[in-house]
Amino acid sequence: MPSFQSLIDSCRDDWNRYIQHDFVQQLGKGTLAKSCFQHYLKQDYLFLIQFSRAWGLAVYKSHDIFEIRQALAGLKAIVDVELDLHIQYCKQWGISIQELDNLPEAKANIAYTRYMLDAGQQGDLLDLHIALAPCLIGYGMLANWIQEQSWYQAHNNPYLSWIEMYTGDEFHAAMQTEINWINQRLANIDSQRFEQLVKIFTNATRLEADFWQMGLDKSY
Ligand SMILES: Cc1ncc(C[n+]2csc(CCO)c2C)c(N)n1
Repeated sequence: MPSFQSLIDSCRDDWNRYIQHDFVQQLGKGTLAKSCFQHYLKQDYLFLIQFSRAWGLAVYKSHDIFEIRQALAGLKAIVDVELDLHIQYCKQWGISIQELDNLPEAKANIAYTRYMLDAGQQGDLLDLHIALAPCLIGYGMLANWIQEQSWYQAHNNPYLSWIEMYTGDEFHAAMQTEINWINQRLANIDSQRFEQLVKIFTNATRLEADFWQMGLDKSY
């Protein structure tokens, strides 16, 4: 029976290129250049705005009131809580709201977010959740991976709070809810459908790796 883990196993190399990206390793070592992290944070503000549209699409793609409530909770979490937290966090890194609201969108950001939205528009709610999964679940996995490494540097690491946000209990509970949701839906599909989902999952994973690279290159 396919599971969320089978999706990862189907694109192991791409998954590792995302989870173990240089950007991630430099975060864990505390050696990442501040300007790269700032570039990443700024683009992530624009990413979160597009991500909230994806939850809006999930509301639209829902079949019943239970699915609508679940998608609406995702949308509200981003719009009412996470965007504000991100703005506060950016402030601590010297980035103002005025700057955030006047940013050009980097190509890697456009590619990833519009791909997610397109996968959801073409497909059904499961396709959309699979396109969002590297984002919703991958960050928790990569933060855990960082903490398991011998080179992990917690002491005096300027990125410690960022890492710990994604290893925290609250985030892991949300991540597990998403894994359970996906596993339930994957239990009822045939191998042809699974292969369609592998394509979406692999593409979204590759686009996540490109997002890290955009941070390292400070590219637009
Ligand atoms: C490029 C990029 N990918 C993934 C995340 C992580 N993330 C974004 S929204 C969300 C769920 C919370 O509603 C999570 C875990 C990010 N910030 N930026």
